Amino acid sequence: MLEISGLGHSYGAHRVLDGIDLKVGEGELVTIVGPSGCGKSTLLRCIAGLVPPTEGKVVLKGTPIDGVPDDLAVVFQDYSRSLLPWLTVRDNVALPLRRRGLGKADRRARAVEALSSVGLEDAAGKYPWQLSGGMQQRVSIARALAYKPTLMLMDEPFGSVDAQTREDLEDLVLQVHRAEGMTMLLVTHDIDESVYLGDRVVVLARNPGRVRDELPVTLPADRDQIGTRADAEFVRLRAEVGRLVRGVVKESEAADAAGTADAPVEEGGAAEADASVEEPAKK
Ligand SMILES: Nc1ncnc2c1ncn2[C@@H]1O[C@H](COP(=O)(O)OP(=O)(O)OP(=O)(O)O)[C@@H](O)[C@H]1O
Repeated sequence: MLEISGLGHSYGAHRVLDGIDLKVGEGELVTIVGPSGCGKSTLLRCIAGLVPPTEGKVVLKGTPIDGVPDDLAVVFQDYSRSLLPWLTVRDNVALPLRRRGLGKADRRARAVEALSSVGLEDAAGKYPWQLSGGMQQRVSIARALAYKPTLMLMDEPFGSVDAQTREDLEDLVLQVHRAEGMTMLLVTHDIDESVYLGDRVVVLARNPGRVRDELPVTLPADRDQIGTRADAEFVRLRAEVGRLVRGVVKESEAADAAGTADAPVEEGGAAEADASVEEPAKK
């Protein structure tokens, strides 16, 4: 479905991504996690055709991406800038459907259906600024759903909402993913979230950004905020992802490098590790 090969990107002389190879299968929900500044958003923008990669290629359903593909929807962190304040919620959701060549009645019907799937059918006639932040992000998700994209990209979609709303939205994404079987790629800086949502977690390293490791998430598809997070497999995975994100070389790698079976070694020193994980939500 999505195949990224040898992808590299530089902003001028600043090398941000290097040699990224990644495949996403039909119906998969893949999460991408990594320290701040490792190039997660840049990678997503390259996939969305918003930023042309300096090297390598992105192929979606057999077609190389060289501009924004028709069949893609993106949910950004900053919902307040992605919804148009002068349009009602329903019209915000319906607007991109013009690209699908649908008539007005069909666009409205699809918008109402998508709003109802995110629990916002009663807000259809309101304006975005009359809704809470969490509700506005639901509208953004509904807009992506209504579009019925081949691939849904999400860039830190819950980075600007409170903790309770974040959990509700995470569950909404899981529910939609299961119900629609939609292929999704979600970028987050949150280690727990990457495991909770993912069928597979891709961990990026930085300077330059590259794939450090990929971990299959062997948790049952049915997840819930309390039970899943207490599951021993969840605890093991979050610790593993946490070690990778913090730049701690896995014991096996450390042993390989040192020729011994010593304790894990930190890459770049503790200062770098701390800075990368403690940094707040972003941008
Ligand atoms: N348009 C741009 N022009 C120049 N440099 C950029 C641009 N966008 C991002 N960068 C730089 O590229 C690097 C990677 O940024 P990016 O936003 O992709 O990382 P990230 O992993 O998403 O970071 P964070 O988690 O903090 O949002 C950073 O050093 C950033 O300053």
